[in-house]
Amino acid sequence: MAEVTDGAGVFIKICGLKTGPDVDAAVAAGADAVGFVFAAGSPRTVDAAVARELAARVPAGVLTVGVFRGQPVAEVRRLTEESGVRGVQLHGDEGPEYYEALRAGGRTLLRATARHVERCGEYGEDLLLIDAPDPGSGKPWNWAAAEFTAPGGRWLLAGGLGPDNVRRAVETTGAWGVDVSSGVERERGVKAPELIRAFIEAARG
Ligand SMILES: O=C(O)c1ccccc1N[C@@H]1O[C@H](COP(=O)(O)O)[C@@H](O)[C@H]1O
Repeated sequence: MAEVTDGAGVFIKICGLKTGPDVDAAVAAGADAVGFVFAAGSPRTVDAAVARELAARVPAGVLTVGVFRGQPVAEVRRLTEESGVRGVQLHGDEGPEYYEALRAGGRTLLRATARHVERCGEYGEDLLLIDAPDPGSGKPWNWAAAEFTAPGGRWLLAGGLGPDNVRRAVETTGAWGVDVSSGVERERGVKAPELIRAFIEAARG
C-alpha cells in the first residue's frame, strides 16, 4: 500500500475530478487522495486517457484512486494500468478473492459499503469506506444514529458530506478519513474549487 500514512490529521479524499484545474485545487488545498470515476452512468465518469492526464498532475504522496462499481476484474485491472492510478475503490458486491486478484503492484484497495457492521481489512482491503446506499448522489445517511457503530481502524466516512457538516461528522463518528464528491460541487458533476478548499479546511478543523 502506498501513500497512506497516519498522523497528519483526518485523511481527505476528493472524488469525481474531471479537469486539471480541479485536481490542482484539491492538491493545493491539501487533499490526501483524489478519485477518478470509472463506474458507468455517473456525471463524473472519465476514460483511462483522461484519468492518466489528471493523475500525471498529482505529486507523489497524494494517492490517485480509480472508482469502480460492479465491473469485471479484468476491466478494473486494465483501467487501473492504463490510467496509472495507484488505488482501486470498489462499490460492488465483490468478495475477498476479488481484492486478492487486484492486490499485485502495491495498489491501495478501498472497499466501499453501505452496510454499517463492517470491520476494516475483512476482505483484504487497506481502507474501508462507509458510504450511503446511493454512492455519488450527495444523499446523506444517519451516521449520528445510536445504531451506527464506527468500525475503527482506517475507515473513511462518505455520503452527503460537505463543508457544513464534515467537521461534525468527524467529531461524532471518529472517522479516520472522509470522502466527498457532490458536496464540493455547485452543479452536479462540476467541481467548485472554493468548496474543495472549504471542505478541507472544515474537515481539519
Ligand atoms: O461520484 C460518483 O459519481 C460515484 C459513482 C459511482 C460510485 C461511487 C461514486 N463516488 C463515491 O461516492 C461517495 C461520495 O458521494 P457524495 O456525492 O459525496 O455523497 C464517495 O465514496 C465517492 O468516492
